[in-house]
Amino acid sequence: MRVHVADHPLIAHKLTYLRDKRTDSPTFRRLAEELMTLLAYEATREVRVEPFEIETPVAPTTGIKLSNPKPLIVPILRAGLGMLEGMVRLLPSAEVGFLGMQRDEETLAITTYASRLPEDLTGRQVYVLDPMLATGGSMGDAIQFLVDRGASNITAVCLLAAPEGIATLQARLADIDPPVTLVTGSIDEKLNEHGYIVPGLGDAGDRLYGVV
Ligand SMILES: O=P(O)(O)OC[C@H]1O[C@H](OP(=O)(O)OP(=O)(O)O)[C@H](O)[C@@H]1O
Ligand SMILES: O=c1cc[nH]c(=O)[nH]1
Ligand SMILES: [Mg+2]
Repeated sequence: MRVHVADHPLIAHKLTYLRDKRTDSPTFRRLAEELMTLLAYEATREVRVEPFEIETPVAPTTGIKLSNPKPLIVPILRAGLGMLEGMVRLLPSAEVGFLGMQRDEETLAITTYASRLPEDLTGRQVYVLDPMLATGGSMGDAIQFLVDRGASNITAVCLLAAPEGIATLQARLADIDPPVTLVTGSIDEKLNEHGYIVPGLGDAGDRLYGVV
């Protein structure tokens, strides 16, 4: 797995406000979207394109356009939904599929409770969105799900990652070729005894959508 930390001052600035416990839900949602748009710039560096002939008012020239099939964006519900608009803004022609996953607060085991994805993802370029990579269980299961359906080029995007989760994913996804790319806004210090990222930002789903 290839790991890119998008260390840009604007990203660090917005992450600081996102982490702040005084930030309310509407502001948190706006910041998550804006951060995704900034991370998307890095995450789409290898988006598939092909040559495209056009004529400017002055001369013919060869540009590029996104190749077909268009990329698939997969937010992991709930919290990944908070990043979707920020990604779609940069890739408006992409398709969107959904994976619903929930982590047991006690055991940290992952349950997949919903999926709405094309049956056949052979050769598809896929972007998986989840703001938090903690133990890596949710992202690892999501990526395995996509690989099992044939996806061959996967980029995972998160806002914050824990070193423990990155190490777990590195080991679990070592055989995937081409390697999965992980783009993150930050690698934080550690996980605490409850599986929360430190310093982190708390429960991303709850801060976006409320406690359920
Ligand atoms: O790396 P992991 O240890 O798997 O933890 C990260 C997952 O935990 C949170 O989801 P949660 O289960 O709280 O669901 P939610 O998004 O609906 O709140 C978060 O949004 C990630 O999906
Ligand atoms: O810190 C964490 C870890 C998992 N899920 C979250 O929302 N936050
Ligand atoms: Mg949650």
